[in-house]
Amino acid sequence: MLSFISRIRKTTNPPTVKKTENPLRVGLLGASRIAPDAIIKPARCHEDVLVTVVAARNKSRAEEYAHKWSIPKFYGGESGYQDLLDDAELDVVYIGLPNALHYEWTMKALNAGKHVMCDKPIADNEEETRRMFSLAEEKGLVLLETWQPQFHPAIKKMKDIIDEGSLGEITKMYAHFGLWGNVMFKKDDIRYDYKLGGGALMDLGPYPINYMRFLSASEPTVQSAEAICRSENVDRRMETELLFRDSIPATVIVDLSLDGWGPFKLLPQWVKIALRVECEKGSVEIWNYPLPSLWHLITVRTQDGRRCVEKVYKPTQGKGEEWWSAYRYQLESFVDKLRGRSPDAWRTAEDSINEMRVIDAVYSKSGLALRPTSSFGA
Ligand SMILES: NC(=O)C1=CN([C@@H]2O[C@H](COP(=O)(O)OP(=O)(O)OC[C@H]3O[C@@H](n4cnc5c(N)ncnc54)[C@H](OP(=O)(O)O)[C@@H]3O)[C@@H](O)[C@H]2O)C=CC1
Ligand SMILES: O=C1OC[C@@H](O)[C@H](O)[C@H]1O
Repeated sequence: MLSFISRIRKTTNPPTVKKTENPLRVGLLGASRIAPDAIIKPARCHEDVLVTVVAARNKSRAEEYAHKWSIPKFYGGESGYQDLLDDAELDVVYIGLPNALHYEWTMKALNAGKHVMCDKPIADNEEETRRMFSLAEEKGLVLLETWQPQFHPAIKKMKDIIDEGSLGEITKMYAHFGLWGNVMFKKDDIRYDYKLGGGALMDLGPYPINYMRFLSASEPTVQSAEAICRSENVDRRMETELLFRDSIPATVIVDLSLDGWGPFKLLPQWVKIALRVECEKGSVEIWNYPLPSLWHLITVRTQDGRRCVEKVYKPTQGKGEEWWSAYRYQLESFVDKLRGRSPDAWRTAEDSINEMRVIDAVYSKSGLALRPTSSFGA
């Protein structure tokens, strides 16, 4: 228990390390809720990265955020985001904006000659995603969709267990990601706004869909999709049946606001964060697949009734520490890529494009509109 607490404390509050002579300078677009976990804290404990500037639409909010997170410079007001892109000192821009703004600000950042880390889902739809990667390639810049579980050793462990072969071929997959959105998010949260790229599938869907695509090394077709909407075209819950390799059925349920249960449905359900892969001779299940670096359990069951539980916070090969968050692993790979080293894990353009293709297809199948393509050109 004590080692668990000390690991979590270091994961969520990592040490500040001495920097190299010329570290990569990162700027944040938006004083977002996710940036502290996704980039500010990981940068603290990476010797080759410094977060030097933040931009927010409101200048005093930018100043407050910069002060809170010890960021030396800030831009604010109407031109704040563009001022950040024009900052000649910056090498990298981290984009933690609403999904519908990812396209516009990634395109502008790439046009300004900056490498980009853009949070998941990378865009509103496949078409935007293709354009973003094509510009990155044209400019010779690195664009990464920051979907952090891809970089954590737990997902690699699951893949190794499946690929090793003793469980046989995958026969079925199941994943549920359900949250208490009513207490976690305000009524006007970006997740509930169609024009901002909201919806449960947009927000939570990348987790189960990317795991399944990665673990099965294949792309699915969408068999059925049923949405429960919060407002027009904004899914609060989406349940979809996918088919991988023409033969592996998979159920994905994402829910921003789990129903209660018991008398008058007043009791909260426990959050849903399990993903299961069934194989010919057993199964592998991971509990807490969205945030494996906080705590996870990988349970392997075999036909003969044996059960084995694994936890992997540090890889046996490659870089990492027990206390590294998935975001910290992600930053390590991003820096390796920029510095011309070979990263331990990577998320390719093709990966991001294919993910968005699945999300588009699920929306179409459910009868909801695709998230709108940005009116910003190129
Ligand atoms: N990888 C992960 O683990 C996670 C990823 N995410 C992703 O990160 C992104 C941001 O999520 P989150 O941090 O929760 O979002 P926030 O609610 O914190 O919003 C992010 C920023 O969006 C900016 N913004 C710009 N235009 C608008 C607008 N019209 N309405 C509202 N906000 C606007 C605000 O910037 P300003 O400060 O300039 O006002 C705000 O700081 C999303 O893409 C989400 O999917 C979110 C959570 C976890
Ligand atoms: O990416 C995410 O992961 C955690 C969730 O709480 C959040 O809504 C989502 O944006």
